Amino acid sequence: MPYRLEAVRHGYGERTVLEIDRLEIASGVTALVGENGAGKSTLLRLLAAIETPRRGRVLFQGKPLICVDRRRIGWVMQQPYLLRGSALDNVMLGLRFRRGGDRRRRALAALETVGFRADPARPATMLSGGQRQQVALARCLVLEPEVLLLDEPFSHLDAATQCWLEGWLPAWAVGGRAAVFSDHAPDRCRILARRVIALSQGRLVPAPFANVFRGRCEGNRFLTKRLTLWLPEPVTATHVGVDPRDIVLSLQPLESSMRNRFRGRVVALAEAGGEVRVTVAVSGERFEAVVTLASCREMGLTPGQPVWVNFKATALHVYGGPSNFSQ
Ligand SMILES: Nc1ncnc2c1ncn2[C@@H]1O[C@H](COP(=O)(O)OP(=O)(O)OP(=O)(O)O)[C@@H](O)[C@H]1O
Repeated sequence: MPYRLEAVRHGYGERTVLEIDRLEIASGVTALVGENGAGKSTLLRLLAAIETPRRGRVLFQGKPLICVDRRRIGWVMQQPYLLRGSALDNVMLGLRFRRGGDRRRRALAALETVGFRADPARPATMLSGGQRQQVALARCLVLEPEVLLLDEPFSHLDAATQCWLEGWLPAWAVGGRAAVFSDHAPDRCRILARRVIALSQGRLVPAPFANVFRGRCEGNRFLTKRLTLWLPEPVTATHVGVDPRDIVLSLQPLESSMRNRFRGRVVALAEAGGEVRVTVAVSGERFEAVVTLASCREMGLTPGQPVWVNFKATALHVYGGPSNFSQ
């Protein structure tokens, strides 16, 4: 288990921008999603030990992060800072304290690994945003880290390099290595990552990012702007979520005890690994359900088709009770 966060609070000035009671990040690929300002970069900076939380602890393999050799953790910022000199100089820089006379060869190999196609002698100031990210990634990789922390690594890449990174990242994060990346594309996160961590306003929100609704409670009802969802009992919450696998789709209203039933229309279908993710529009909200390929075919689901979304009140996860969280 590379990371464990306990009762972490972090902020800037008077503001608390991150409030995480407990979070474990395993090896493999983990994705961080959330709106602009949700706290993704802040969390990555804490994991990279660039910043120390104001309260709480960040443990790396069971030890306080502060005691860990930072070279074990590779960190690529959203807008990487490169030093003057060439692309190659920047990658070699990380190796300046390493033994062995093959620094140049290793740096060139790292640039090749990340698909850097420009001249390695090109000055860093003349590189595009995507090339700068490639150089920053190569600068990390050359140090052979155990963990890679990537802040929106796809944002400046062209389609071919995005494709390369999508293939490379899960292949790299094996054998106990961990990669954590932030992104604004939930589909890519779900495809690449073993686990998607969703943040909203600095707090963890339901992990099945697909069906997270914001709203308010009235007794055992949760009111979004457009829908009323039934909860098993009265609670206080600012968000609710339902796992796509807890949703049952049907072509007709079901004779069942499931309290949440909505008529909608299929808007998208995406097949992956023998399953189909079905997106259903309901009164201006969207639900995502996962069905087997066989039942998708059996129901003959196609875009535009009317369909019923059904789930139990107990399938709703509630988040965000009363808090002194500062805005
Ligand atoms: N150095 C800083 N000083 C003051 N406030 C900061 C600083 N860094 C981040 N913040 C604030 O902390 C909050 C979380 O910011 P953060 O950059 O972590 O969000 P994010 O989820 O990465 O956003 P984005 O998707 O836009 O990159 C925001 O409200 C931001 O304004």
